[in-house]
Amino acid sequence: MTDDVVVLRYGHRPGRDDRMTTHVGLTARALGADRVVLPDNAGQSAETIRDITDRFGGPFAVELRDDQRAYARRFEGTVVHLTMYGERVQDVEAGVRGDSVDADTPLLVVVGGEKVPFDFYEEADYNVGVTNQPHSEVAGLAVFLDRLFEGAELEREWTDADRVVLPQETGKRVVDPATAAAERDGDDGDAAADDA
Ligand SMILES: C[S@@+](CC[C@H](N)C(=O)[O-])C[C@H]1O[C@@H](n2cnc3c(N)ncnc32)[C@H](O)[C@@H]1O
Repeated sequence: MTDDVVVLRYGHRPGRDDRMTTHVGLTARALGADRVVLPDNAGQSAETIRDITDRFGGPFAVELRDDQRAYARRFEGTVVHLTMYGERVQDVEAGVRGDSVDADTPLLVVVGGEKVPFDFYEEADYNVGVTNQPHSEVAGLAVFLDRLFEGAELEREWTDADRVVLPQETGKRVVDPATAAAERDGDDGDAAADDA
């Protein structure tokens, strides 16, 4: 996996978009991106995403900027703009992967909130639709990243976490990283014993 997948959130209406903007960042983090760039009026969302990263691990960076259009224009790498009007993700995913992750070239993924100016459509290397139906930036981003990484992001290890969720058939278990590691080693030990 490249260490340079950046998600750019275009537009943010404080109050109305707080939850969506936060979820764009959390989804970017959980599904393999390295950084999210938010509009500079989205400080509340940035704080929440940083707090989750501090507790559940990284690395993941959050940046606030007031120059979204210039940032996309000057980005040195491949630029994907997610839009319901774009080419079908299933038709272009291999091309995007070849031009980014597989080529060690940074990738910028732009998602909108409010109306995205036409510049983004023109300047993107790929305008990509996750279905050509209207839905949400969070859903579009999740499917796109999973297609980009071909599911490899689901196996990611997190560093510097305060807490680790242990998957359960039923119920919730959240432990500190040392306990999680000991349990994993214990499981490996049990598996090795079973194999012997
Ligand atoms: C409320 S939607 C606006 C829908 C907009 N008319 C469009 O261009 O997709 C906000 C954002 O969600 C994302 N989005 C919505 N539907 C999408 C789809 N089918 N494929 C990819 N992205 C989508 C786009 O990034 C869009 O800017």
